[in-house]
Amino acid sequence: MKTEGGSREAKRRAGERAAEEIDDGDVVGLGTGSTAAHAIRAIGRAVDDGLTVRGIPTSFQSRQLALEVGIPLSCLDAVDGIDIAIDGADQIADDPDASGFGALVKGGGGAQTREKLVDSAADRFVVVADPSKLSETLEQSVPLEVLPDAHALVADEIRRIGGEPTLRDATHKDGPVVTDNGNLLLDCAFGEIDAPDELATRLSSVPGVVEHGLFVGMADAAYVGTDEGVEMREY
Ligand SMILES: O=C(CO)[C@H](O)[C@H](O)COP(=O)(O)O
Repeated sequence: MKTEGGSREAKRRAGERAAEEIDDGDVVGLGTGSTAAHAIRAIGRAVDDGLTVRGIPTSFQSRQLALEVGIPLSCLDAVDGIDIAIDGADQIADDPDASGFGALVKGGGGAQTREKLVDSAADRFVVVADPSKLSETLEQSVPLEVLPDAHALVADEIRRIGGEPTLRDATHKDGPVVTDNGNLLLDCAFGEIDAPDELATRLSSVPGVVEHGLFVGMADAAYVGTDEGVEMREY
């Protein structure tokens, strides 16, 4: 289980500001994590006040929260498209002069496969975060969802390309974390990631990798909550 870092107020500001972008009738991708949860709660309050939306959850967790706050839900194969997705990030590349500006590491909650499906299908993908997520260069471990049978082979391949893989352990059971899709997670440290697009392509080509947590060229904007207000980045 991931513990909540960063300021709760900053996360709340970011989530609530992003939820203001939603228009009546929108199909909305509902991200995973503590910051996206603030957006989901804000959408729930707007639904109570009469907003009509359909939510597409990115995880068991976001589905449960959406049900709790009364957001009508749908699924990817029942909608024509997604108008907007609001999702968190573990790290955001924040150097406007670098080619990877706005690239993300995601998957701290182990939900990157469904997050990538939903976020990439959205006409607009908005990231919500607190300032602790901003970094000139991505250097966070990249989570890989891997088929259980393939975890040792994938780990070997990651070492060959210069990474250090760690099988993510569960906190409340013996053994590894099992994802919503029944797979395992390898957290792979690569040090500073100078070319996230190249690493993303390389990771996608490893047999047994279901999805990795590098989201390159996907985000349209980010709302970064601070203790005073909200900063916006456009990509
Ligand atoms: O990618 C994610 C889950 O897979 C989350 O969006 C990411 O871990 C950020 O979470 P939080 O807002 O709790 O810091």
